[in-house]
Amino acid sequence: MQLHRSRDWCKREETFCLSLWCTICKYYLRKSKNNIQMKLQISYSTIDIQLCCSLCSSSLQISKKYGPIFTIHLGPKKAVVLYGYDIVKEALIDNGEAFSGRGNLPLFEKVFKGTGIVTSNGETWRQLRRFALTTLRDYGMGKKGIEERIQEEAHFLVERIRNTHEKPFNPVTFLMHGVSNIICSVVFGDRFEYEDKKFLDLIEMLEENEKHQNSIQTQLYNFFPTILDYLPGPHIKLIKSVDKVDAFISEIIRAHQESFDPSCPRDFIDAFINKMQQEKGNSHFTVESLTRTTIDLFLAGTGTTSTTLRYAFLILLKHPEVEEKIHKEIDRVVGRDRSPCMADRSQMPYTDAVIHEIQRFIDFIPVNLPRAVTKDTILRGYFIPKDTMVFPLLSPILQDHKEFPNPEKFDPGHFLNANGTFRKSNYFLPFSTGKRICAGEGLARMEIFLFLTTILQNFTLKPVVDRKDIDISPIVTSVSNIPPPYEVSFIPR
Ligand code: HEM
Repeated sequence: MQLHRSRDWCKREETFCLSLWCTICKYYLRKSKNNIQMKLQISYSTIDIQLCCSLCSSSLQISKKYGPIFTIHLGPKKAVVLYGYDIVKEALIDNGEAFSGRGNLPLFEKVFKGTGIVTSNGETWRQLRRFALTTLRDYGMGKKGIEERIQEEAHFLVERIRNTHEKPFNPVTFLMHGVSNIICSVVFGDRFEYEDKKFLDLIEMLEENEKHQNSIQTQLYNFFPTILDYLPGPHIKLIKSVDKVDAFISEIIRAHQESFDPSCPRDFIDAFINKMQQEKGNSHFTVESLTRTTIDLFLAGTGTTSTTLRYAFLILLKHPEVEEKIHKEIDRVVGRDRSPCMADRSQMPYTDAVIHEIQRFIDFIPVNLPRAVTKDTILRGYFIPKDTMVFPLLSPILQDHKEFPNPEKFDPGHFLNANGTFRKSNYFLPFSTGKRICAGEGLARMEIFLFLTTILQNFTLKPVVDRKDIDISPIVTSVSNIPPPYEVSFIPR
């Protein structure tokens, strides 16, 4: 095919725009308090750090000037940004195969090492993703088995919360333990007791990671890895702590190999070992890819869902009227004598709308994970060379003001029809879309619904500060929006 090189993508670019990482901008903005551009002389290139805004809001300005597709520079690399629902759909769905590559940022490469599902490409990614989706389904994801497991874990969590005897606490650890135990059951075959020393160490590492992700050095690592590799700081701690997760998981895999019985696979790891043995010559199924895939599922499956739940409780603290309506719906549909189950969701349009609105409002992964084009591609007449990194932004879709009037406001009405029934929106894309759509979407949605409703069936949330002082605006880390730290008391109902 003749490529339209005349309308070259380079014409729609912002030179050395480093504004991709919202925190950098916010950090300097906080310091400067002015909408100015600051020139930083870093190594070989002069970089404009646009202080006026974060990626998503600066993208709004860039997209007004250049349209929904434009190029930015990440240090020495070029990347294409897709802004808005139509162009993201056109790329990720209509041209799904071409946009199914994963663009690898230096930090990602360091953390995920390219051989699991999240960061691999080509045949390795295809085979590992297909295997993981089928096996996770076989071991319960999307089936009754995992629903019961989540209900059971939610019950353990409720008992643990009850034991706080209404004292306020930061729910971060409790929620991480609960959510992490679900992926542990599926992948390792068992949950951990909340007091288990190894488990506690592991979760502490994940909590630490969240703090390290938030550092300016970690953000800059994606632009200048070779320099930052030599400098101490939180970015090095983050990389080292993932090595510890690696050691923890490698030990579990070794134990599985020793006790492996092909006639009775217990979990995801056993199924993978089975596959390795059946297909000895298949280079995609190795001990290394097993370790990396397990780490991917563990990391991708813990922080994401537990942070969403933590954010949910903060939003409900700010909006007691919403919590009250959920309580009423739980009482009407579920009552107090049994646990909520997935079949209840269709009878609970208000709760369903609140959960959708929470995910829309928090906009957890605003810039999405980077994609890459797997071949020379033309989109809207613009040429994108093979392997170019692409950011199909999620934020402009979740914050689209036509689809969601007043998108900056938390309003469950965004997902409700006038008659109170649930309103479905194609713009609800917190898990992205297309061939690399989140592999854990079904599991995450089940966890969020069951943990949230089970906890609210049993407790009313009580803030420790005046509700008007509760700030629900996010802290922006290198990849995600997280809630500011807070404490809450759970009052038994
Ligand atoms: C609220 C919870 C979650 C959110 C918001 C979320 C969001 C995302 C997003 C935006 C992506 C990038 C998709 C793309 O490249 O277009 C992704 C990828 C991924 N997620 Fe999730 N996720 C969540 C929970 C989970 C869970 C529970 C698991 C584990 C079972 C999981 C496993 C993965 C994996 C393996 C990928 C990589 C997929 C690939 O590259 O093919 N996620 N997720």
